[in-house]
Amino acid sequence: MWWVQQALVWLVLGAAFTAALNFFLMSRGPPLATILSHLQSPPSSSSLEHHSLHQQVYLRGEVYALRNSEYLNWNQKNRTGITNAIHALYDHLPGVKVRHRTPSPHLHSLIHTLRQDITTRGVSSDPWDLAKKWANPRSLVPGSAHGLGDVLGALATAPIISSDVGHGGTQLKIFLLLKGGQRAVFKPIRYLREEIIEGEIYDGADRHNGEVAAFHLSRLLALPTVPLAVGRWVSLRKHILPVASKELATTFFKMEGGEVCFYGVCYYCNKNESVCDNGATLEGVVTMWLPPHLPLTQLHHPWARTYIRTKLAPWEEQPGYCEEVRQHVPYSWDKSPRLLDLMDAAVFDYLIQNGDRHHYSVIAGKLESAVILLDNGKRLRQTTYERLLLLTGGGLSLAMQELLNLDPLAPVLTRAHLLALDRRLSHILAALSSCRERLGGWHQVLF
Ligand SMILES: Nc1ncnc2c1ncn2[C@@H]1O[C@H](COP(=O)(O)OP(=O)(O)OP(=O)(O)O)[C@@H](O)[C@H]1O
Ligand SMILES: [Mn+2]
Repeated sequence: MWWVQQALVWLVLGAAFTAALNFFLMSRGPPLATILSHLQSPPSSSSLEHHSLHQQVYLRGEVYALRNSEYLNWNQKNRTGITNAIHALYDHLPGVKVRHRTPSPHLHSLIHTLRQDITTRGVSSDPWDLAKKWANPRSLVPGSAHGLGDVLGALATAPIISSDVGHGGTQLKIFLLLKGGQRAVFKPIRYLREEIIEGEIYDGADRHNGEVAAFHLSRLLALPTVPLAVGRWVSLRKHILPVASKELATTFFKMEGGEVCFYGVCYYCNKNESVCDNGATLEGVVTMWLPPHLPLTQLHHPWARTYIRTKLAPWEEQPGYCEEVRQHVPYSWDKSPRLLDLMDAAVFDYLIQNGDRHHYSVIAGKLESAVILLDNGKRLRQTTYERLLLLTGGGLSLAMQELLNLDPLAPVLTRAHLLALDRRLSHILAALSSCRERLGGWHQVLF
């Protein structure tokens, strides 16, 4: 079937992306010179002109060819499932960079529309109800989201009625009930914007600003399955503690300097990992909870990493892995969008460098459900590809900056992170370009 064939192509591509994610943090970054000598296509000089911070972000960004050869040394095993795809990507990278040098003439109208949804206020007198009506198993926010400003504004300012420990997941978070009955989750700041976490891709706590950036990126990519997220300062002493459940309240304590701290209840929660305010407020992200008519369930991701350095995942070893996967529901279901949704998610995850999607979330009981992109502190369709093209030539970083400037926590991302988005985009396009060459035309690659 034609769609299966095309979905297959995307799976191969997705495997390459996932593999890339798996690799680049399997070891500490080697010296820049070593990396450059391994790359068939050195990064543009402009991306190396920035100071060392930029270089570090670069090193952790997308240097997966080198990781591939290191992997062979560690494991004495070839990643036969994806090695060719990685090499082909690098062959196509220089051409892609030349082809997509300047931003699209349509970029500004897209930015304008997306910004206007946020800056226009007073559209809805019941923002919670508006957001609830928007949400369905395939989309949480419509492409034209008139009233989004009211919803984000409400998330950022609505009085907190009660607070409780967060359940689910392993990280520190607070459940909030906001005035008007809306549920939300608060994840506090854990790192400064510039801070770089050493180690594996899944090391370190979630980054609150990542959740804000992921929400805006999802709108830019027209992948509207990221829950609404907005930056917010809260007063632990005035707004969280007085309305806290007993379980949460017992994890609060005061420092000698007067700062209020808490450590919550979760797998990684303990007093040594406390978060403290600055004496008055604490920065964080408020993420809107999905409405009750969209209960989530988690599925194992067929292209998950192994999390064991010396153990290869099946997609790394078997070139025919995707054929195997699509024998099974939900990947086999005729006209199921799930494979394509996973491809879109792979592009999204590669852009935000989330290498930790070992499971993915969907709406329970809905085979047609989109992949709900939760937990973003760390597809491909013709339409997604076109959207990527619209964001080339520096357009992605520009658009993200324009949108993130509207958040209370602006600047949400550093310049280095913004530039990294542009670089990763060209790598995605190079991977697509190599698929087109291998398969003999775009009609074999895009769905
Ligand atoms: N906005 C949301 N709406 C509904 N359910 C949610 C939402 N955010 C999270 N959840 C549920 O809570 C679970 C944990 O959330 P999340 O993944 O953000 O936590 P985490 O502690 O960062 O997890 P991890 O340990 O994987 O990093 C999710 O798997 C999902 O079931
Ligand atoms: Mn997480």
